[in-house]
Amino acid sequence: ADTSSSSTELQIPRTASSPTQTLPVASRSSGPNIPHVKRPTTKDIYDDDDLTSPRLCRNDNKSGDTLLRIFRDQCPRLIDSTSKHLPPSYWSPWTHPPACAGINLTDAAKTSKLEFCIFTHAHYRGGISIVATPETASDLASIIDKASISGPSMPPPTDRLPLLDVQEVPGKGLGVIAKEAIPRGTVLLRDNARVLADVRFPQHIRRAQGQALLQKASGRLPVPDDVRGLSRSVKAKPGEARGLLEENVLSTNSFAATVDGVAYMALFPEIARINHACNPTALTRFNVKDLTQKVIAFRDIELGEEITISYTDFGLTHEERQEKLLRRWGFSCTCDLCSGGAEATAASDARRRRVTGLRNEVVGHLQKGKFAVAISAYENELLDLVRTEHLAEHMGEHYEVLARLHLAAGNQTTAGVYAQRALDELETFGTTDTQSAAGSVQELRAFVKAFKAQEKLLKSKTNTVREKTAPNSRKETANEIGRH
Ligand SMILES: C[S@@+](CC[C@H](N)C(=O)[O-])C[C@H]1O[C@@H](n2cnc3c(N)ncnc32)[C@H](O)[C@@H]1O
Repeated sequence: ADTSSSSTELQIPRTASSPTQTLPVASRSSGPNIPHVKRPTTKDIYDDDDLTSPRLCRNDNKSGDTLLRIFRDQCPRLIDSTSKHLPPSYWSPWTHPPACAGINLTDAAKTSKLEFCIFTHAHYRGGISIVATPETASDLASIIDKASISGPSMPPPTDRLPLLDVQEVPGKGLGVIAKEAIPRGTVLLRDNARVLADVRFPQHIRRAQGQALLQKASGRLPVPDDVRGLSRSVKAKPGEARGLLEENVLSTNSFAATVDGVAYMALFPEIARINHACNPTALTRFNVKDLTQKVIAFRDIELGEEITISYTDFGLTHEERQEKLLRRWGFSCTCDLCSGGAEATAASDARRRRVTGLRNEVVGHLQKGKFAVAISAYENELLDLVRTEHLAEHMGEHYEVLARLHLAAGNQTTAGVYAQRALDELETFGTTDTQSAAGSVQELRAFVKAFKAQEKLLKSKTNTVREKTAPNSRKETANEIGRH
């Protein structure tokens, strides 16, 4: 620990909670999964300085209010089953009339209709079909409008994978392989959501209706095979329900994505070729501003190595992972970690259990105010285990916690170094929309800026002191030289 004094100037301001409560939980992967719902802030949708952008347009055009209608250019209309006979300009920006299925909801006071419709934008970055309620589709239309104006269009598929090849991988079907050595932090691939389906729709409409909607969703895309081609059965079998193929594709290939607090299953056709590994080489990041997802290498990848991501939460034991992968995605994992033999699996599980124990120990030390002991356990054991077992997508959250701990212990210089490292990681890899410690980039930036300013001040003070003492020392030197 360093010995510089603590000052109130350099506080990381997010401490309604004490450092004990800011210990990180294992990062969640955004692999194919049913999402965890978290309501994002406005910032998740638009930049801070951009709050004038159209959003929260829900229900406005139902009211017939003149004032609200003036804003319709900015606020997309609420489009539902009643809109399909209206002229196409009414559905804009969607390129097809809505196709809907719904149920009546009755409570003591009234009966209302809950509808899910297909909204397709055939020209948006390779095309996108959305299964959503009219209200949430209105928010998505705003995002698409805005991204269409500002964002680049998608490059043709052949240019999208300059670093990667899709090949057969023994025991896993197709997989994605590195065509050259790729350094950590490289964006390997950016893909556009072709289907975005509200996770609530299967519970609220009949299965056959849902399948019909999904079939329409892929059929309306410029290249329906972007979705259908992901099916391992290739064609629907005779007698199979219409849309069963799309339903299967979605359930085994989609990713969790949250937009404006609504959880969706998102299908990215190219990213869907990436297999799972319990010790993966890459991670995914969904961008709520344009509905794209990128894949980032989180360690150096060798030529010929497979690009893998984790479909499960980090930190699970071998048995827990196998059980989850089989139940949720229907396969037994054959990744290197799972096929490394009983001894290697047991050693890995023991390290994972030790991490849970160590976390509790660290919290216990902090509760007793023993910062130095907590920091030592964290730095000397926990960090190594997290790295060895890949228990976090990247180390940003851990460095951030260490910055806070060192700050609380009065080690400002070390806190500054960890804050800078956390910032580097977070800026390279970002955070998932479900991460509890997310949203700290700005806070870290402010802290690092203040820390650097203080370091600079200290340096200039030290230089001034040196300069003041310099003439004497020069004299001494001159005298010394003169004596010889
Ligand atoms: C999202 S797809 C990945 C691409 C797929 N391999 C393909 O050919 O299109 C998920 C499917 O790939 C296979 N898979 C992915 N990771 C695997 C692994 N670690 N072990 C075995 N099979 C795996 C399983 O069949 C799984 O249902």
